[in-house]
Amino acid sequence: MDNKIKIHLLVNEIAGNGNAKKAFKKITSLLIKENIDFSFQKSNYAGELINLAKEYANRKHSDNEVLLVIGGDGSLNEVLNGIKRSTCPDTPISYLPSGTGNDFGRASGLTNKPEKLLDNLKNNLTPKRADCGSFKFPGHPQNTYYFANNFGIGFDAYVVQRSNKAKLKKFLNAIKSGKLIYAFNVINALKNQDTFSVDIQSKGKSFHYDDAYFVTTTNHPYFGGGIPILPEANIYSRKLDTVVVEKPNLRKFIKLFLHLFKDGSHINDPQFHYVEAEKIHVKTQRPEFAQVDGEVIPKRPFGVNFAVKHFNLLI
Ligand SMILES: Nc1ncnc2c1ncn2[C@@H]1O[C@H](COP(=O)(O)OP(=O)(O)OP(=O)(O)O)[C@@H](O)[C@H]1O
Repeated sequence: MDNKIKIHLLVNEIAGNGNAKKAFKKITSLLIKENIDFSFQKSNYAGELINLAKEYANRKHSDNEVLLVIGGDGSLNEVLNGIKRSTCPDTPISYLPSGTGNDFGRASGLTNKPEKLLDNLKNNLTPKRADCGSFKFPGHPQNTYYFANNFGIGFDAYVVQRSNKAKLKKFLNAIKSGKLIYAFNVINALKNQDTFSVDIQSKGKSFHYDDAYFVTTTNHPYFGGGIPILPEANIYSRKLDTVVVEKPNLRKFIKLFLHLFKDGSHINDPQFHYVEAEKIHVKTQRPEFAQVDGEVIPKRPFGVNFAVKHFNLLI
């Protein structure tokens, strides 16, 4: 199959503070060098990759054609949504993680090296059936949305919301310290994020928590750019996990964090809860921010029906 593949690149050049742009340059020069047929489309505005991916999947393709996404988790999310809403929702996705957080790349063990990715594609175009999350809002059952990583309400969404809008972000990105903004905002969230009540229904059981700090429904272990919130989760489990953490005090927060990075034993803490299932319903009463694959949904009370779905991933 060597040299016979054809690649269509979907690129978000602003992802990863310039990483995606560099990765695009690198891969196109390799493709030219190796005489591999390729075409590309760049994202001109937030959300455009949904349409570009949908249009790609709606067209007919031969088996040797590959759709390759270059960007971060947000870009992958857009492409996933475009593909799943197309007339050919099984169109395989190849992905070169080149964003800031890259949680899906981390969770799936994908390479971020263009040379390695090209070698993989030249040798094997058999996709793996990976999980993704889907969600619907009751009252709007006709609209289904998808996520590759997670849907979080509370603490993680607060951090993402603050980080995405902070003026400081531009400056810190410019001095290549973009991750510092997350550290600042974690401390900020600890001070300002209140607890809220959450109800979860799954597998015929109901759970109620009065003092949730965050509730995150996840497809794999990571959120927030590498925080292994649920080490046992994986993208081939055919299940989603909803994690609820009740508000710890600062001492407890630090202890939980240390356990989280040391051996994953934070999951045994009495303030840490999770349910694993194919379908999970999450309901909150108070307006809270949510984040889906790192993109913010404005504050509102949420009632969300989650279900595990699948997509074809080229590894
Ligand atoms: N031309 C564009 N101008 C402005 N924003 C864009 C453009 N194209 C895409 N976007 C938006 O860029 C945002 C960030 O992209 P992405 O999430 O891929 O990168 P990242 O945030 O650096 O990485 P990660 O999510 O892995 O941390 C997404 O919300 C996407 O909708």
